This record gives sequence, structure tokens and C-alpha cells, in this order.
Amino acid sequence: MGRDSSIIRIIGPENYQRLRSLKCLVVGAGGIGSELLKDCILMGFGEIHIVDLDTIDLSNLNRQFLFRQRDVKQAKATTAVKAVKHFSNSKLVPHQGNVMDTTRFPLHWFDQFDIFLNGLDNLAARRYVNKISQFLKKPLVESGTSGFDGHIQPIIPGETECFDCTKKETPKTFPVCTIRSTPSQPIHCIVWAKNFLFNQLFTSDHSAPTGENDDWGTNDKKEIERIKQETNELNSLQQIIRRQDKSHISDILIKLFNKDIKKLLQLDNLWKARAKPTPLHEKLIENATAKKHPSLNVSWPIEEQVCQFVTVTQRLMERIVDENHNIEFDKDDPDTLLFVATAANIRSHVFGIPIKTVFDIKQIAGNIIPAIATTNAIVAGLSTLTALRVLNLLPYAPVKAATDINMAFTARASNLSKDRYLSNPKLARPNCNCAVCVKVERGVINITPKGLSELTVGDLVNLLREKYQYPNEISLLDTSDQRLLVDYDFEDLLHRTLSQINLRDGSVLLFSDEEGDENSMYRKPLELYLNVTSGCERQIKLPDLQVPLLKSTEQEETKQEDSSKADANSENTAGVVILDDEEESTEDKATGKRLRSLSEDNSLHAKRAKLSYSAIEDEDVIEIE
Ligand SMILES: Nc1ncnc2c1ncn2[C@@H]1O[C@H](COP(=O)(O)OP(=O)(O)OP(=O)(O)O)[C@@H](O)[C@H]1O
Ligand SMILES: [Zn+2]
Repeated sequence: MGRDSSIIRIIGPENYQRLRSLKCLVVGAGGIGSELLKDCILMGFGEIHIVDLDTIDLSNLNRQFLFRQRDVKQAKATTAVKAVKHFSNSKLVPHQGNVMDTTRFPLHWFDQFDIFLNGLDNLAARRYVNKISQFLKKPLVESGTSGFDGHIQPIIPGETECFDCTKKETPKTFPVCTIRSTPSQPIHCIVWAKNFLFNQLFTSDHSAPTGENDDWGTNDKKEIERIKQETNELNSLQQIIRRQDKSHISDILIKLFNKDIKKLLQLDNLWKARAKPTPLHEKLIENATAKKHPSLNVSWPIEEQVCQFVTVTQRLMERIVDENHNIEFDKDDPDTLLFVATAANIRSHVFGIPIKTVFDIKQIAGNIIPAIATTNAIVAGLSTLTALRVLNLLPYAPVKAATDINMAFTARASNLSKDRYLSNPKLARPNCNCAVCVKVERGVINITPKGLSELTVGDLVNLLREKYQYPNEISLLDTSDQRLLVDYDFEDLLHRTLSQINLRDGSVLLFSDEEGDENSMYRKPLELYLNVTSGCERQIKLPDLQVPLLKSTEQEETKQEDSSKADANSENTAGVVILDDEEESTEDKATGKRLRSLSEDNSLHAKRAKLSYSAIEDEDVIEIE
């Protein structure tokens, strides 16, 4: 019996023939991507492309089952394809590259596929593929795992929620003063020990530590002054380390946990509504003697923390070979981990915060959520099975409306049920507040190279205004480079040609109407992908779209109604996806424009009040922070 017989029995010979003619794109060849590739082959897609920008790391081997030790440092996508081609009946095409690289993967390249399957690990790339799927109106099955949690979300453009319809969790950064003056949780002390103290003592890179943000979190001048002074004083501690002066390790402890804390206590304002810290007792520092190998899984008493701090600092000192030698923090380097853990815990003790085990601190400092092969396998299996529904290839579960299709969450990820491992809520309609799939119309501008080098920004604005009948003042943004190109009070670029201002294949433009007074009408914003076509003539073709006129107040009302829905939705996905930066939606007070609601593209919902001139490429072009 051939391998195909099972799938033919499930989907029928006709659908199988259709499946054999379909092309799918797997994005990412990591934990989920490797599984997706295998599943798509076993299912019988006609052609499968797989993209990954990375090479194989030793730490990938425990779960990325297509790779072996000999493959370490090889490109993931090509190695994955090599590993599976002996059992593949599908045409396989690997691509080593960044899926967001518009030169290698322009919009028309994506257009060859019938469906996209994501196996990604970051928000930017996920959002990018989501947007491509919206531009091309092609389905995407989004997926993610985090430890035992996992989920899949099929996205049918125009019919169901897109990736950006729900708010995503963001990694935390903390105001500087929380980390440096007023910690209240173990994480604050760990960020201090790892990102501030360790860097100050063992590396020469003393730029602003990540984990703190630019926000001081205070306007108190004395407090800011103290933080700056404290940083300068740490230079003398670094000298102790660099001189390998072991007899002065106690000076480090006294400075960090006694003298600096006493200085902090002098800032009365800080302690009006907070418990005061207690400087570390000097006796503790003098009397400390370390046990040999205390367990990393239990919380040590403060005496032990101090002793271990001394011992590990000695070891790190010995590792400094010369003046310029840096030691990087690595959670798998026992010395650097122990230094950070003990420093964080001593600080916690001083501030009356619970002490953590070294093992706990390793998880937190290394941002580790263990990736679990089984969860990846389950999620990838669900993703490919769901692809059959999305493509309407399952005869016994025909899809009448896209909202009949299900997403899937593991129990912990969904909070929907404690008794079932998987929950399968039906897909929701797009969130009317979504900046990506609802609040803009979308289209592709086809333009020849000559068009690009001869048409001016002013020509483009006029063409757009005429074709879609924008009645008011407009603004034009280049969202791929995050710059403002035209605005009612910024017209300097109107006479420049499109190529002069570096618009190119893959640039994405946002054309929007000024919001007038209450009750006035405005056109829905328009997001346009620049697709550079071949041809020698000067030619531009705008997409045929009906761009609706909307009423300012109506829009606001719907927004309010929908925000509660968006919040409710976001609860469903909390904790599922491993995500990185996302800005909060920002009020656009300067111009009162609708930009604030276009909250998607990192800084697109830009703080217009904070426009700054870009010095990099073109002085006339304003970059949005
Ligand atoms: N923009 C992108 N273009 C192409 N591939 C990407 C892009 N962003 C991420 N990827 C790939 O997506 C994959 C995600 O896989 P996974 O979550 O297993 O991460 P990993 O890097 O393999 O493992 P870990 O992060 O746990 O060490 C990675 O192989 C990564 O290289
Ligand atoms: Zn959406």
C-alpha cells in the first residue's frame, strides 16, 4: 500500500490531485518549521518552499530532529531539505534568507504560493508574513509554542481575525529608577545584577543596559544625579577586578550593598510610600565562609550568598587575562551565572525582596522557556491538518464560512478548559479596530523602473488623490523605512523623484486623509505596496479599489466598542506566543491624525510630536522615532 493511500482515503482522490498541484511556503526551519516540513511532505503538497535566515546551533539538536551534530553551522533551510528529500514526493525548494528581505522575496514571489505556514520565533517576522498574506489575500496558518503551551491560528484575509487583531504580550523593560533605586521584585534585582552590575564590572561596554528603558521613571533631579554618580563610581570597582586584587572584594560588597544603600536612604522622597532598604551588615561581609557545593535548587541564606559572591568574584578575576579582556554573561557559564545570582539575591535581601534559587535565576536571566519537541510536533501537526480545512480539502468537514474553521490552543495557553488538552474555538471575524486588516484598504502599485526614477512624490500624491478622491489634506508615510514623506506642513519632498527618496521594490506606503472636524468625512487610509515591474516605459498602475468615505465620529464610536472585544480576545492568546517588542499605541496630539489608530507597524503609529530629522541618508527626509 503506497504512502499516499491514507491521505487519499481521508481527503478523496480528487482533493488529493488538487493537493498535489498546490504550493506551500513554510517560514522558519527551527523547532516548528522542521516539523512542518516533514508534515507537508507526508501530506503530499506538490511543492514546498522553506525559508530560514539562520544556521544550525548545537543547542537546536535536542528538538530540531532533522539536524545532526555534523550540520552545526550549516544553513537550516538547505540542511532540512537535504535531510528529508529521500522520502519526499514533493518538489522541495530551500531558501536561506530573511523572509522580510524584499529584494530576495518581493511580493510577487509570495504570490506563487497557495498557503503560508509560519514556524517563526519573533513578532516582526510574524507580522510581516501576516501583512503579506493580507496584501495577497492568501491564507496563513500562524503557530507558536512556549514550553508546554502552543497554539495555531488560521488566518483567512478579509474573513477572519488576522495576527494583529489581538494585542500581543511584550517583553518587559523597567524604568531606570526601579532597577537602580527602588526594586520591589526579584526580577528588578536580577536585571540590575545582569544588565548593569555585571556589564559595569566585567565588560568595557557601558552603554545603557537593556532591561532598563530610556524612561527614568522619575523627575527627581537628586535621584537622577545619584544614579549617574553611582555609575561613575563603579569605575573604581572595575579597577579592583582588572587588577585582580582579591583582597579588596569586600570593598566591592561594602560599596554596592552598604554605602550605596546608605546614600539612597538619604533621598527621603523615595521612602515616603515604600519600605526602606537595610544596608548589608559589615559583619556579614567580614565573617563569611563558603560551603563547598551548596545545591543550586534551594534558596541559600544571606551568609551563603555573600560567601559565594566572594568566591565567584575571585574566580572571575582569575579569568581576566589582560586590561582589555571582557567576560560576557552567559547563563550556561556557571561563574557568570553565580555572580549574577548572588549579587541579585544580596540586593533582594537588602530591599526585603524574596531570595531566589540559582536555578530560578538562570531561567529568568537567560529568558529561558524550554522549547519542547513534543509541543512543536503537536502544533505543527495541527497546523498542517488545519491547512487542509483552510484549503477546503476535507470532504467530511466542508468549510461554508471561514469562521467555521477552528484555531487550537493547548490547555494552559487558552484558559478555556482545564479538562481538555486542546481547545478549538472557532475563528472570529476581523477586529474592526485592527490597524492591519480593517482600518486600511490595501493594494499594489505596479511601477516600472523608469516610473520610479521620473515620477515625483508630488505626481504620486496627485495621482492617488485623484484616483481615490481624497477630499482633504493628506499625508504620505513610507512605513517600511518608517518616515514621513508628505504632510500638510511638510512638503519639501514633493519635487523629488520616487527613487531619489529611496522608494523601491517592496516599499510600503501609507496614504491617509487628514481627520477634519467632528462629523466631517474622511477617506479610509490606503496602504500600498510598491511592486517594481519590468518594462522600459515610464508607467505606473494604481490598484482598482473602492476606498470608502467614513465619518470621523462614527469611527471613534466603533473604536470604543471594539476595544473591549480586542481586550477579551487578547486574554485568549495570553502566554502563548513568544514575542518581542511592540510599541504601545501613542496619542497623536500634534496633528490629531488617524495615525494613532494605525497602531501596527512599530513606529508607524508614530509619535508625530517626536519627529526627528534623519541624518543618515537624506537630510530632507523626516524619520519617525
Ligand atoms: N525573518 C526571518 N526570516 C527567516 N527565518 C526566520 C526569521 N525570523 C526567524 N526565523 C527562523 O525561525 C526559526 C524559529 O525557530 P525556533 O523558534 O525553533 O528558534 P531557534 O532559533 O531554532 O531556537 P532557539 O531560539 O530556541 O535557540 C529559526 O530557525 C529562525 O532562524
Ligand atoms: Zn487584523
